[in-house]
Amino acid sequence: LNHRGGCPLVSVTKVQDKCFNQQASTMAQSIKYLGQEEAQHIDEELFSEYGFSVDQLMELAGLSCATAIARAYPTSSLVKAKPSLLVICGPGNNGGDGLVCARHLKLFGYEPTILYPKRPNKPLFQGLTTQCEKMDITFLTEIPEAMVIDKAYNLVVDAIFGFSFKGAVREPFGSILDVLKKTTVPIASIDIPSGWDVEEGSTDGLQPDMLISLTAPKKSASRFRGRYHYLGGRFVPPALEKKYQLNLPKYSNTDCVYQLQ
Ligand SMILES: NC(=O)C1=CN([C@@H]2O[C@H](COP(=O)(O)OP(=O)(O)OC[C@H]3O[C@@H](n4cnc5c(N)ncnc54)[C@H](OP(=O)(O)O)[C@@H]3O)[C@@H](O)[C@H]2O)[C@@H](O)CC1
Ligand SMILES: [K+]
Repeated sequence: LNHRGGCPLVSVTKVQDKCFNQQASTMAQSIKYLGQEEAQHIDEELFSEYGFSVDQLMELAGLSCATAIARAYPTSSLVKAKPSLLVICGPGNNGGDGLVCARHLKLFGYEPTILYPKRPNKPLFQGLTTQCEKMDITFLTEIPEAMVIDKAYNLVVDAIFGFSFKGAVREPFGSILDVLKKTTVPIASIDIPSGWDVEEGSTDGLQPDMLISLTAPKKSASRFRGRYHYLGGRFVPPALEKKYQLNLPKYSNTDCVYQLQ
């Protein structure tokens, strides 16, 4: 062992390599997992201090979700004849990310269908809905039965609730989540598996196959047991990253997503 009791002295280069790899893996592990309030503060600061608008960040967030989904589930790997996906959008910004994600997935060659049961009366969401309609994306009026979902779609994109979710799930989302719990088709959750406590997770909730954390993972992400965990939302200014000690991984080249798992 060297004088610090660290790496065994095999050769100088090997030791340096090993020490570097250990450091690199420690750094990769130390990405910060955010609490609910901290995630909300960062969000507010991006708008108030850094001058971003919601639609700007939502576009980047939704694009990164579509990119991550296309990487994990390329159209060539899908089991159904059509590259069909069901995107379920909630009443807040997580739902907005879902609408943007659906539009990009359509451009990437998928056939998304959207369920958007509670639509805010705001120009941003009305615009995103129109954009999807104009791209011939079908909107459902109610959640199909679990068996129908399993038969018709390759994947469900869960854009129901994000980091502002609190308390017991209210309708119509309780019934929607009950149906999703009965499906066997993979679920890709945007930012948080919907219905999970943002920090504590859930023992009897959704068990998504994929999680796309935006900006930085939230504390509940440590309970994620699915196959794919991606980070998206590559828009954090370095000063903000430093202030909150996010310790984000280095995105490669022009990538808008980073595979954490
Ligand atoms: N900076 C970033 O990282 C960026 C983040 N972005 C995205 O924004 C997301 C956060 O968005 P958000 O703040 O609008 O909240 P979100 O989680 O979508 O839900 C709020 C809605 O849910 C509802 N609701 C709550 N609890 C409920 C319950 N128990 N049962 C039923 N309903 C309930 C609540 O209803 P209300 O209480 O108003 O009745 C409200 O309408 C974040 O996760 C990420 O995806 C990007 O777009 C841009 C950059
Ligand atoms: K979600």
